[in-house]
Amino acid sequence: MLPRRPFRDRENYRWQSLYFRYGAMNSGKSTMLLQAAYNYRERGQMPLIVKPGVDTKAGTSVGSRIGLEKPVDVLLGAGQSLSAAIEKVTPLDQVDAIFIDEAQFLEPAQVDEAFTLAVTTRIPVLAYGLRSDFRSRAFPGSARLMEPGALHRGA
Ligand SMILES: Nc1ncnc2c1ncn2[C@@H]1O[C@H](COP(=O)(O)OP(=O)(O)O)[C@@H](O)[C@H]1O
Ligand SMILES: Cc1cn([C@H]2C[C@H](O)[C@@H](COP(=O)(O)O)O2)c(=O)[nH]c1=O
Repeated sequence: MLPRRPFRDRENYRWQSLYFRYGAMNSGKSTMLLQAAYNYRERGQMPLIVKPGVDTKAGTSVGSRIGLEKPVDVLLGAGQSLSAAIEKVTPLDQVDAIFIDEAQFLEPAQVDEAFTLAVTTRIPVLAYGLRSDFRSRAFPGSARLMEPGALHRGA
């Protein structure tokens, strides 16, 4: 039995999942993430923006090359638990969606946790990232994101 989420319209969502939007560098992933997070905020909902700390693009912000930039809420460290890192900044039951940029840098275990988090809390987790590196080899996090469980779509 899934834990009940006693706020807003979450009771109407029967399930949620981990979504992976992938695309090449410069294809607009960060822009799309910032647009989608803005749409949540505009409706009075609370999106949370997460980025693996190992990424260097835009420092502690999510940055789009067209100039949009927003500081992340959670900078996820190596080996860190996603839910523990989120709970440090805000209670999970206040969060309406979790956006993860540069998701290729997630560790496979963090991807698994993101999936479990989406299913058990019914908070949608939307991950944006590259599928493979400059040698056409899948990043370990992206490989895990492409395996059954997450729902994926090219950006
Ligand atoms: N909605 C959009 N429509 C058209 N072009 C876009 C859109 N969003 C982003 N772009 C283009 O995508 C490019 C890179 O955006 P960015 O978000 O930094 O990409 P990524 O995160 O995939 O590297 C920019 O050159 C920008 O012009
Ligand atoms: C191809 C490739 C990229 N990276 C790094 C460079 C940037 O910090 C991110 C990609 O950011 P974007 O938002 O998709 O532009 O990934 C890397 O470390 N290794 C690579 O092979």
